[in-house]
Amino acid sequence: TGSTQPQRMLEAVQKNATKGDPESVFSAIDYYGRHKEWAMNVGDEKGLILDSVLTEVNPSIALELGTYCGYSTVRIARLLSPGSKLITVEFNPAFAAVARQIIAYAGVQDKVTLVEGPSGDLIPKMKERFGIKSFDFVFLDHWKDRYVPDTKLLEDCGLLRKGTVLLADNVICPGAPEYLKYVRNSPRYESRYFKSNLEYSKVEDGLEKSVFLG
Ligand SMILES: O=C(CSCCNC(=O)c1cc(-c2ccc(F)cc2)cc(O)c1O)c1ccc(O)c(O)c1
Ligand SMILES: [Mg+2]
Repeated sequence: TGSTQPQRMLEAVQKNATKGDPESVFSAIDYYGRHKEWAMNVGDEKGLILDSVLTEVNPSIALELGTYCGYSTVRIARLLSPGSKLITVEFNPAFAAVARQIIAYAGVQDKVTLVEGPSGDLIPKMKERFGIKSFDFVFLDHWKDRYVPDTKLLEDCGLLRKGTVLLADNVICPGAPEYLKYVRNSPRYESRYFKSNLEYSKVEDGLEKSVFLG
């Protein structure tokens, strides 16, 4: 009955997933996105790449730009070590409202801080608001034309340190050509492309992993 896609997704989670079981929550969303209604979650295929990069980094403090319904928020939070935190930024209040409920249903709310607002305004406030020195890991999955300005903002605000890993979704589809140029041509990043497919689709997409060199 939910009138918006996020609400219908939440219903699918409440109907098909087990409360407190993060894996069942993102699996229910994947089933919905693949068999009911395409949805812009990072998805199961690119999700495995996200899992492996995240496990390798094992961040104490992670940032996600673009929460949407919280699919990748739950995927990331479930892999965080005790005491580690994920801050996720969402511009759209309707998306944020559903994401909060999906994050709580998965039982990962103690690891996650969801902040509503434009990333460009929130990034400069991260240090003072959350007492952050720098991020260990950043997942970019918001407006594709915000990837470059927000990466530059993270640099300028001193929120990246030697070894911080940036992982960007959709660098092929819808595409973030300026971002690829930026991280691949900059001497301050070591970049690598992980070829995959657009969520629930045969169209090529991929993730770009870029290590900040300081
Ligand atoms: O959508 C937004 C911006 S945030 C989501 C960014 N993510 C994407 O746009 C995104 C898009 C695609 C994709 C879409 C169509 C295709 F044909 C192919 C691919 C895939 C992804 O994995 C993505 O992450 C927003 C809408 C309304 C608001 O009112 C607001 O505030 C925000
Ligand atoms: Mg995406």
